[in-house]
Amino acid sequence: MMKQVIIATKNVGKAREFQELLEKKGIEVKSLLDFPNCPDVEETGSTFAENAVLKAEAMAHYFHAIVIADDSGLSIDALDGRPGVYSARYAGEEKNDQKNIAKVLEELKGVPFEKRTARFHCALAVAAPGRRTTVVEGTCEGYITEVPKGENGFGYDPIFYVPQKGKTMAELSKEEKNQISHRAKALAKLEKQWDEIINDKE
Ligand SMILES: O=c1[nH]c(=O)c2ncn([C@@H]3O[C@H](COP(=O)(O)OP(=O)(O)OP(=O)(O)O)[C@@H](O)[C@H]3O)c2[nH]1
Ligand SMILES: [Mg+2]
Repeated sequence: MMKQVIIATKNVGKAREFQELLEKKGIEVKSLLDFPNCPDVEETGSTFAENAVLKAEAMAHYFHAIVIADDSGLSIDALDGRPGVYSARYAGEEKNDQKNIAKVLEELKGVPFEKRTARFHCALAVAAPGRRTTVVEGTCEGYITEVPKGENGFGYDPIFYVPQKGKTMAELSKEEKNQISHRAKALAKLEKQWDEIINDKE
């Protein structure tokens, strides 16, 4: 039987990346998109780690299973770290990627390239009933471009320039993004817990 993991996310882009990252290990990824009736968890924390823990623990309780939650976002230095934990709903509750990008670009108008430094953060929390929750984090450094470029990825990827690749995140193939992304780096830190995570079922 194929090993399975539940990722506590309703974000299609994230769910897809976890699928790509974990299928190499022969693990089947389920996300909350596979469980349309599951409750929504309010992200009331002030850090990525706090929100990841909130989501992971709520869903571990709901499913009685080991669950991984991802809380992530973009921090822009010239905007004092915004959008930060509000990345998904920066331009409003409807979580519209285009509107979020437009808002960021508007706020950065006139800021020269060298001052447009930013980083993606990803906090992953692993929770299960009776288990002490663990958190790992990963980051990816870059610059915010003046215009969107590229069709791949999701969220702010079209305006996030990755200097080491000479391209925006949305111009990278999924394999390239998965080599350098905040999410991939955080996931790599779960390596030691991996056997426990996939074996703790039924
Ligand atoms: O260009 C991007 N490339 C990425 O790799 C990435 N990772 C996160 N983000 C942004 O940060 C929000 C997360 O907020 P978030 O962690 O609360 O997730 P979410 O609300 O979308 O879904 P859920 O997991 O909470 O169900 C997302 O919506 C995106 O705007 C990214 N943008
Ligand atoms: Mg969210």
